[in-house]
Amino acid sequence: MPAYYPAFIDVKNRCCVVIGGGNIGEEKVVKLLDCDASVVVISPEVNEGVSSLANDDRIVWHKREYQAGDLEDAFIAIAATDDNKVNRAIAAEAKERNVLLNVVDVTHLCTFIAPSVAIRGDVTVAASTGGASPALARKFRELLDGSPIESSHPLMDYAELTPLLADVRSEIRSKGITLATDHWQACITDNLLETVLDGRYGEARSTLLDDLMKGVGCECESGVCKMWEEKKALAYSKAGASS
Ligand SMILES: C[C@@]1(CC(=O)O)c2cc3[nH]c(cc4nc(cc5[nH]c(cc(n2)[C@H]1CCC(=O)O)[C@@](C)(CC(=O)O)[C@@H]5CCC(=O)O)C(CC(=O)O)=C4CCC(=O)O)c(CCC(=O)O)c3CC(=O)O
Ligand SMILES: NC(=O)C1=CN([C@@H]2O[C@H](COP(=O)(O)OP(=O)(O)OC[C@H]3O[C@@H](n4cnc5c(N)ncnc54)[C@H](O)[C@@H]3O)[C@@H](O)[C@H]2O)C=CC1
Repeated sequence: MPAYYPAFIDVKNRCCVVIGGGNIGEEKVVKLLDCDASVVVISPEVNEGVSSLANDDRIVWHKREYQAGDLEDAFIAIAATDDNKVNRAIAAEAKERNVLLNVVDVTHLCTFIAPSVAIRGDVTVAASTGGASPALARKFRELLDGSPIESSHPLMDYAELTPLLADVRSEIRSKGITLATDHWQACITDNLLETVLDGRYGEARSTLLDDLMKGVGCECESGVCKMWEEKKALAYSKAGASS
């Protein structure tokens, strides 16, 4: 199994070619459109969803079979046909042209694989088992996001802190202040989250700024955060007491 390199790809306005326009092809097309990709579908037949996206000019549909050369302008490509011979030909062209390719459910032909994804606001949590168990990748999503048999995990609530943290980060940066990286971690607390979830944004903002400013002009050595070290020592002593 390859050691897959995890990455997020910016597909905005880039040509993404999807070969095969059945239900699985449609799922891939919709996810690409959600990321503002410029999508081309090549498929002799398509399902209703793909057909209506083509009618609305949201995608370009070439109503024919794949042919060599179709990946010429592709930034990335996804093969979702039901024909293995075609998938292999697409993989050969992708290799030749250095185009990143996902062949749905055919791991050895993929140069990138699809993770299972939980999204809340600006936070995306992507889970992959590297192909070992796609069912487990889905389990991670359902444990985070919820499903008919799983309630959603409170970890995803932390995503609600993004607007506040982005806002305060830009203020701190505009003042030319640099904080020890661990100091940020010491300041992103359950209490801060509760305040935000409670709708008290202003209070959360001033608490966060106050806490962050404790990391400026403090007596910590460069790159070290005393607040973090204290919290770490407390966590270790609690763990020690309970074992
Ligand atoms: C390598 C990879 C390549 C790729 O397709 O990108 C791949 C390969 C294969 N999948 C197979 C089967 C299943 N795939 C799923 C589900 C998902 N599969 C996805 C990704 C991936 N699947 C990539 C690796 C992901 C990773 O592990 O990191 C997800 C995460 C994302 C997505 O597809 O968008 C999506 C869940 C999305 C969600 O719900 O959140 C389920 C479960 C279900 O549908 O409930 C089953 C049945 C149970 C099982 O087998 O686990 C088979 C056997 C096919 C056969 O038997 O013929 C192969 C081929 C093989 O193993 O040889
Ligand atoms: N349907 C499902 O739940 C799942 C399907 N898969 C796999 O994903 C693939 C696609 O699945 P579906 O969308 O359900 O299949 P589908 O049969 O509905 O769609 C396949 C599409 O490929 C097109 N196609 C066939 N030959 C082609 C060629 N030479 N060039 C271009 N397009 C061509 C067909 O016209 C059709 O639109 C299959 O290999 C399937 O095994 C994987 C996971 C789940």
